[in-house]
Amino acid sequence: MKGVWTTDHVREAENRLLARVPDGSLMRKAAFGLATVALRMLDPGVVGRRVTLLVGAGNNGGDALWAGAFLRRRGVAVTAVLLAPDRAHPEGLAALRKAGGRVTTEGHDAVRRADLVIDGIVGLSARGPLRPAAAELVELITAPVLAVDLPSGVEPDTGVVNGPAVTATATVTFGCHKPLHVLGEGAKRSGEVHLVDIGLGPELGEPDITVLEPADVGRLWPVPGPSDDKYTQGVTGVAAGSATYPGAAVLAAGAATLATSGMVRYTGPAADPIRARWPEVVATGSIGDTGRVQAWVIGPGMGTGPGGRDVLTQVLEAGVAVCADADAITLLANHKDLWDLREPGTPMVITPHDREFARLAGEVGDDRVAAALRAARRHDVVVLLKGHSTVVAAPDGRVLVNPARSSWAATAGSGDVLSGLIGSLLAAGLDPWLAAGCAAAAHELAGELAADGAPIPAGSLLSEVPNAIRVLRAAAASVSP
Ligand SMILES: NC(=O)C1=CN([C@@H]2O[C@H](COP(=O)(O)OP(=O)(O)OC[C@H]3O[C@@H](n4cnc5c(N)ncnc54)[C@H](OP(=O)(O)O)[C@@H]3O)[C@@H](O)[C@H]2O)[C@@H](O)CC1
Ligand SMILES: [K+]
Repeated sequence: MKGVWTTDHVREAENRLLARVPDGSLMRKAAFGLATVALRMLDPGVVGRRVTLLVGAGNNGGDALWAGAFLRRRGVAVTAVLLAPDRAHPEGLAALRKAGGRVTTEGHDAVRRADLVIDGIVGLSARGPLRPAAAELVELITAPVLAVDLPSGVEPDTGVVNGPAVTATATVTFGCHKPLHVLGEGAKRSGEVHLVDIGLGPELGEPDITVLEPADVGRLWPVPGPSDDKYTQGVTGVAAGSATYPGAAVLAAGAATLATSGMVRYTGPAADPIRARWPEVVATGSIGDTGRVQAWVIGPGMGTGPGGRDVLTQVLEAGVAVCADADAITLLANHKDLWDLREPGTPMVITPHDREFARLAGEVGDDRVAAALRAARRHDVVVLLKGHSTVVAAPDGRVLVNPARSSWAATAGSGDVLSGLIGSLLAAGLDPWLAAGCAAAAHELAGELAADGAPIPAGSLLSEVPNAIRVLRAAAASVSP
């Protein structure tokens, strides 16, 4: 698992570390790591290549200046463009000058002619988008960009971009990952993120955000053992679909069928198409006839009328784990009394997109992590907030982010597949926060595998679920044979 820490916590940890290490040593360590990645990006042949440093008013610029000094010693032609000449980091500036670097306040030519631009405009103290002078220079960049700690102009704790900002080819960050590296636009703008160890580890407490690695998901994914049968992996119930939207039920039930070797039961008006596509699903017309299940998936294509409300009532009263999606979320938003039907402590995951979230817990806003946590605490449920980066928040404060590598999964019916995956992991007994996180990871990977460079329907994503699980399990096997 990869940890991510907010800027407040990074700063606290840095202050503790700074108190017991020699002055300037952290910055030099950081800058050396930065220079190492820059050299790799310049390869082959670094002597005489042109690196332009964009240097802001603080320590982020200091990192860039020190890295420039290291690069200069390797024969790189380094020019520092000072955006705040009176406040440029004095020791870094002296080191660069001593190593023979050029320093200027007029950066247009240096930016245009660069083989690599290092963005040291602003780091952890960043607030808001790039200011005009920096934005004008960044507009001119055609070379690859290496960002120091973060691409300037991106909000460090939310990944939001509200104006001009750097788009990096790669980012070198120090001590730990920060929220923007895994969230939304920030994750896209960071490029490949390299982590440089500056000794911060022992000072960092519990991470604010967790990112599951493929190997974690593969290790957690339930597979049958020698003593398992169709019941021991859990029975998933699917209450979904309608005469208008039978496909949603077929997709959700299909996902539950493919995700684990547990049994799947279905109730609702789409029994015929489900039987035709998934003969292994036991399909019945009503909840009362369904038999015992360990977890319900409810909502996809179900409708928000009285019929849907009745089914949701019965599901919530059943006292088992629930994954509520789509119309079930709208019903919960429209009929607050439904929440009271839940037995306290029963695992529950809700999977809203932004509009569904707004009905339930107000506008999402810029801080998606804070929004998901707010809803999780308010309703005592695990909230999986859909988006380019999926955020999963638990009422106890745990937050997990699944940073998307692509957008292939953004297609009609894709959410139905996700809810089926979550339901089957809940039925298998996984912690609901992990169930949602593992499902999000497998879902995204299945989309990527299915797309292979071209748009896909949700049915193709669904067909790749077994391959995605294989890839994830192989990742787990490769780290712990
Ligand atoms: N601490 C450590 O141990 C280590 C720290 N390290 C490094 O330090 C970095 C943090 O440095 P930092 O705190 O000095 O501030 P930094 O991010 O450079 O900002 C400077 C000033 O910029 C301004 N500004 C704000 N927003 C802006 C915008 N949108 N566009 C333009 N300017 C903007 C604002 O000043 P203002 O102009 O508002 O007065 C702000 O005060 C961290 O990211 C890492 O790289 C590493 O060396 C490892 C060891
Ligand atoms: K930066």
